[in-house]
Amino acid sequence: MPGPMATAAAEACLRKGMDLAPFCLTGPDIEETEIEITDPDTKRSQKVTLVPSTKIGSLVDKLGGVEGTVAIDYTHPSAVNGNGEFYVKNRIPFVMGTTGGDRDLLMKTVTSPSPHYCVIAPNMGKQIVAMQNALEFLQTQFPASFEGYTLKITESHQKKKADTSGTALAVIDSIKGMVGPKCTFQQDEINMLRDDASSKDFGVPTEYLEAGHAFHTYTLTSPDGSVEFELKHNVCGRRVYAEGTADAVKFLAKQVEEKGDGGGKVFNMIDVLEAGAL
Ligand SMILES: NC(=O)C1=CN([C@@H]2O[C@H](COP(=O)(O)OP(=O)(O)OC[C@H]3O[C@@H](n4cnc5c(N)ncnc54)[C@H](OP(=O)(O)O)[C@@H]3O)[C@@H](O)[C@H]2O)C=CC1
Ligand SMILES: O=C(O)C1=N[C@H](C(=O)O)C[C@H](O)C1
Repeated sequence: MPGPMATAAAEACLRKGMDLAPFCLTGPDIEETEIEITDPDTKRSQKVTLVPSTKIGSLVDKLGGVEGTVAIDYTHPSAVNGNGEFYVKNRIPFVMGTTGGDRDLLMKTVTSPSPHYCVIAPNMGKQIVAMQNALEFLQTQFPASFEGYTLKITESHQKKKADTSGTALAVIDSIKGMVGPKCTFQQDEINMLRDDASSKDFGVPTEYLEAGHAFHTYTLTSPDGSVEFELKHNVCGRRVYAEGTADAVKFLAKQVEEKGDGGGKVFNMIDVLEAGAL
């Protein structure tokens, strides 16, 4: 906090009746200060003290233990792996919305030597998660049904975004399964738009150029060019992810409560959707 996504998630938690922990992490260069989070809908508000990420070790003592706490991580790709290790070491269940970092290492951290309670997903928006589930189904049921097709992807985000869209990377994995083993598409072929002029030309409304947007278009074209498929999901603002995040927190807290602190499990948002918790 007070990053835009972390703040939106905190507001959604207040809106859905949860309480915020009195301390949270902030970027390394910020002084320890108190801020107030207010949900614009319910006007429920709570004060939270920001602790710089350089003092992450002090957080558990400040919280007076971590029982009943679920961490929400919307930080920076460079913080993903260190934060993941911190939550595991301190037995804090967490919802990781932050994209980027070393994802294989993150999965190793949360699974070995034993699974840790967490939800990890590059996109928490219910409808996008449902779309991802449908694509998973297609690639499993009809592998290589788009054999020979060429894939093109353009994604546009606010220019402050540090990494390639984590959603696009996840969706590509499913689409590649539909194209089959001959698909040669590489991550560096994603057309990333991170400047206002290009984003505007791509259809992003002016007020969301800096304020936050996520426009994605995936195009599959047949070898002779006679058939074209286009998949598009365009989001303005961050509310859709914040709502899903708060639902994921509730889902995870319930898992911990029902199955006990001694266990652990790594979930994604499709698990949350399938459980009817979104
Ligand atoms: N899963 C999902 O549904 C979604 C995921 N995201 C992802 O969430 C992440 C955050 O998005 P957004 O809020 O837009 O990003 P911003 O970069 O705008 O904000 C990130 C915030 O995290 C702070 N920060 C940086 N490093 C650390 C650290 N080590 N520990 C704690 N806080 C830190 C920053 O502080 P400072 O500015 O001082 O450095 C800033 O306040 C991105 O990876 C984005 O891709 C976004 C939307 C939806
Ligand atoms: O940084 C963002 O804004 C977003 N990040 C996520 C991603 O990288 O996929 C989700 C969405 O695209 C918004």
